[in-house]
Amino acid sequence: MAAAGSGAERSRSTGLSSERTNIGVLGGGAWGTALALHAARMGHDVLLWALEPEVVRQVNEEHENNTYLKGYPLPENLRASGDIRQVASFGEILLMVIPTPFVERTVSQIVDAVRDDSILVSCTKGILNDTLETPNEILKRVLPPRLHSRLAYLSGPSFAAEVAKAIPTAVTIASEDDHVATRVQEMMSTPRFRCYRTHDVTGVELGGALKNVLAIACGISDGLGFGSNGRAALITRGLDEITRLAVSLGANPLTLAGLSGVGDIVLTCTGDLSRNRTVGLRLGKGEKLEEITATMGGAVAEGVLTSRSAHHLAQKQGIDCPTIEGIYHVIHEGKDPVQVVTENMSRPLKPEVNILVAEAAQRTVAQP
Ligand SMILES: NC(=O)C1=CN([C@@H]2O[C@H](COP(=O)(O)OP(=O)(O)OC[C@H]3O[C@@H](n4cnc5c(N)ncnc54)[C@H](O)[C@@H]3O)[C@@H](O)[C@H]2O)C=CC1
Ligand SMILES: O=C(CO)COP(=O)(O)O
Repeated sequence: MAAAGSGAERSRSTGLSSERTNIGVLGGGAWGTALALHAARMGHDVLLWALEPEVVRQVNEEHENNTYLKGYPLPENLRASGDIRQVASFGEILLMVIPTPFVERTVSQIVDAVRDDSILVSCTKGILNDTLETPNEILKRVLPPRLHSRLAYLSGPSFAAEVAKAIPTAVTIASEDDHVATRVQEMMSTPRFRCYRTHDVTGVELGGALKNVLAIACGISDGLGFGSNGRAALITRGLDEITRLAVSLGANPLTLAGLSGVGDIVLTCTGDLSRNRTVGLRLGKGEKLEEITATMGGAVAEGVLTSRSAHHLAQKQGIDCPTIEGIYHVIHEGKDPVQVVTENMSRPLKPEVNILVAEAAQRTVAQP
């Protein structure tokens, strides 16, 4: 194992730590591989678990994940294993980068392999269909209470390919325990990957999950040729929907103004690397969802399933979410997207109230 040092090893000039540790990564998809590559470039020893034996072979023999993140050479200190329990017990930090539908099944296999002193960082962005749980809620149900204070969440605007290219990226680390968030922040931050921290797990998770639905909406709008006006309207009103829904579930509204809200919404609603936006673009151009998902090479667009969860959550919470509802009807009930746009634009007229602006104004007035 790499030597565990102390905060004293932090550079005086940058505030960044030079300490190195062992990091396990569960999930050999694009994001798991990019995060593993980032950690390995920092000098951490990294062990990656991939479901597919072929991905394990590619990483160990070809030093590249040709299946999910082609074109990025992987260093020698990033190795892969098919033994999930070996990876779960490998290091001080365990990054969990598993699509939402597989989180429970995957984590159930490692419950008694995780070290008591491990920090488990979920990097998943979604909401489960059956139970409407976020990854945090799934993990707390599956993992023993001794590990609950060791949980953290990484989210924010971060395309895997751009992290693999070491393009400047900023993300949020959320944990109920500030020491845990700080430790992850120190072990993952570089001049090219800046981690901020927060206690608001709910806001960070819901921002990351719900922006995927909005990215599909923006893709559909662009695919229909509705241009910049349509996209800007969706981003602004969609952010308000997402914020109101997240706040009804306990989020701090200001979290949604941060990296894991506005930041990730801007990225995935406008960036062509987004799988969710791409699904929307293709739907808007008239392709069928089945055709689209069949040609994605196993990559997951979480917004497809999350649109169903978000629709049910909005109904359960009694929150009016016309964009989310519209995407649910297009994807799961085959409704014509043009009809959805027309209906949403024809709703009763009302004043523009934006929950983030209202919240900020209230806080300003409350200041002495
Ligand atoms: N790709 C990206 O740029 C980013 C992705 N994310 C999130 O990270 C999570 C993982 O996404 P990616 O790494 O991009 O995956 P991916 O879409 O590149 O690949 C699919 C992943 O699902 C796994 N998988 C398929 N069936 C499985 C099963 N039965 N059990 C366990 N795993 C199974 C595959 O092994 C593979 O790791 C998602 O929640 C995604 O929203 C978050 C930030 C950036
Ligand atoms: O969450 C992401 C970037 O922050 C990746 O988005 P997509 O899953 O839409 O590619």
